[in-house]
This record gives sequence, structure tokens and C-alpha cells, in this order.
Amino acid sequence: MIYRHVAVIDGEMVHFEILDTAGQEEDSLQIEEKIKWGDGFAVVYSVTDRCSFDEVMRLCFLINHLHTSPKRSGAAEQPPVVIVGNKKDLQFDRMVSTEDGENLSKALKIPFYEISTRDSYEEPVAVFSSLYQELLRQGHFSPGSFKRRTVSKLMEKIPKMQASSTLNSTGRSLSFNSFRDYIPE
Ligand SMILES: Nc1nc2c(ncn2[C@@H]2O[C@H](COP(=O)(O)OP(=O)(O)OP(=O)(O)O)[C@@H](O)[C@H]2O)c(=O)[nH]1
Repeated sequence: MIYRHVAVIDGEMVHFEILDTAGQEEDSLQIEEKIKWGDGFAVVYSVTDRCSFDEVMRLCFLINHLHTSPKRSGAAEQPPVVIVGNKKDLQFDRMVSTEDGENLSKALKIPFYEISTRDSYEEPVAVFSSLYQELLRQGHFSPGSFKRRTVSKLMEKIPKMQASSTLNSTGRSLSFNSFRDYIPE
């Protein structure tokens, strides 16, 4: 599922195209195509699902592998990624502690958020704002550049992705594992 969302960040109108993924039904080729499509990544797990947390490290490594670009100085610039633990409101069903998330964040040097999409609108917004800020910092695009685009990244790349993916029984060809949301430019 792909969502379009417009937000005002620091006075600038920002158009997000967010690929929401799901399930564990996709093969690695499909996942790689989708990772290549994205510019920023929120790797989301549920604090009530240990298996989703266990997938986070693998996905972060895969993103880095497919997106890391050498800077002029020679050092590698990592793509904007955040780790997000969702459903923090479900305290009694928790299987992943906040400390587990923080430790992984420190080990991978990737920002970490714990949120509840049920209880808060602001927390998910903060996740996407931070990814956008990091994209800006890395010079992926200047503020306002989206307005000048005539064809969005979504329109450029999705037909190719759809052609190379097989619709599953629920018709969700654009979904993958606990890795969910993207912010293309
Ligand atoms: N309590 C609580 N429930 C949530 C939260 N976020 C999502 N849910 C619920 O969790 C269920 C799954 O939500 P989805 O957004 O479909 O999650 P998903 O991982 O994309 O699901 P699949 O696509 O089926 O893999 C729904 O019933 C949501 O209402 C949250 O922060 N707190």
C-alpha cells in the first residue's frame, strides 16, 4: 500500500510518498527493489512481537548495503534510517523492552523512537520529520525541489516494481516484512 501525505515542516510543504509494507511473504528480490526505490527508511517493529524486532538488524544492514554512497572525503554516507518500536501503549503485551531498542540503536548508530500510532499522531509525524531533516542534511534535495518535479518518484518507479512482482493472494504486491515506510523525494 502506498500513501501520499503532505506535511508542513519548518514552513516548507513536503510531499511524502510512503510505501507501507507488511507480511513475510515476499522474496528477497522484491524487497531489494523496494529498498532501492526509497530515499529514507523507518524500520518498524512491534514491541509486542519479538520476531519483528529480530528482523530489524537484517533490514538495516540490507538498506545500508544497497544505499551507502561514498562521500567526496571517501567516507561512506549512510542512508537516512530510523528504528521505530510501535504499540508502546500495549504495556502488558510487551515482548521487547525499551532498553532492547535503545541498545540496538546504539549498536547500529541509528536513531530510535518508541511510538504508539494508536495513541499519538505527533509521534509518527516526528519520525517522518526526522527522516526528512536527515535527507535535507545529506543534500538529497533542496527545500522546495519537489514542487518543480513533474513526475514523482512513485510514478517513475512503481510500474517497474509492479511488473517484477507477483501479486499475492491479498493483492498486496507492494508490501514487505516488518520494514514499512519510505520517504521518497
Ligand atoms: N494498540 C495498538 N494497536 C496498534 C498500533 N498500531 C497498529 N495497531 C493495530 O495493529 C493491527 C495491525 O496494524 P497494521 O497497521 O495493519 O499493521 P501491519 O503490520 O501493517 O499489519 P499487516 O499488514 O497485516 O502485517 C491493527 O489492528 C491496528 O489497529 C498501536 O500503536 N497500538
